[in-house]
Amino acid sequence: MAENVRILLKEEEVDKRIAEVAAMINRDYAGKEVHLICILKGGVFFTCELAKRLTVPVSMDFMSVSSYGSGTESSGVVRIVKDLDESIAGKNVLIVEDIIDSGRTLAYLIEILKQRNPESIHLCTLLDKPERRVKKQVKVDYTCFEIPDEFVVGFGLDYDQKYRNLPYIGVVEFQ
Ligand SMILES: O=P(O)(O)OC[C@H]1O[C@H](OP(=O)(O)OP(=O)(O)O)[C@H](O)[C@@H]1O
Ligand code: HPA
Repeated sequence: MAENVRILLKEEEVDKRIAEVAAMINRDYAGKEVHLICILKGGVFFTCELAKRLTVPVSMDFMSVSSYGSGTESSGVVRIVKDLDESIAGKNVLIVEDIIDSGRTLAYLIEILKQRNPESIHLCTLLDKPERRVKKQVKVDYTCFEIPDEFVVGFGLDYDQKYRNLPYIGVVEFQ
C-alpha cells in the first residue's frame, strides 16, 4: 500500500521543545547524576538529542522490548529482547521513549524496573497520545508533545521500519 507523510511537527519545533525539556531536567536533577534508559529502537533519536542538551552528569543504558502485536497495535504482553547491561540499583533512572500510545509497554516496563531498586524512576517521552490510553494509567514526568490519535513517524518512529530517519514528526496517510 502506498503511503504519504504529512508534516505534523517541524524539525525546528521539535528541536526547540527538546531544549526546553532538557532545561527542566537539568533543573530537577541539579546535584544528581541521571541514568538515561533509552528504549530501542524508536527512542534512540530522541535520547541522543536530549542527552546532548543535558548539563547534569549523565550515564546511559539501552533496553529493547518487543510488544507482541501486529500492525499498528500493541498487545500489552511485553518481552525483553535486550536487557540493560548494568544494575540500576541506587540510580536516578530516567526512561526515555519516543511515544506513549496505549501505555501498555511502559506500564509493564516500569513495574519490572521498579523491582530492581532504583533510587528514583521517572519517564520522559517525545510524544504522548493521551486519548489512546487503556486501563492502566502511566505517569509521564516529561512530555515534549501531546498529539492526536494518528499514526506518526519520524524522529525514531517507524512504519514497517521505514521513516525513522525523518528529522520531523509526520502523520502517515494511506492512499
Ligand atoms: O504505549 P504502547 O501502545 O505500548 O506503544 C508504545 C510503544 O510502541 C513503540 O515501540 P515499538 O514496539 O513500535 O518498537 P520500536 O521502538 O522498536 O519501533 C514505542 O517505542 C513504545 O515502546
Ligand atoms: O504512532 C505511532 N507510530 C509509530 N510507532 C508507534 N508505536 C505506537 N504508536 C506509534
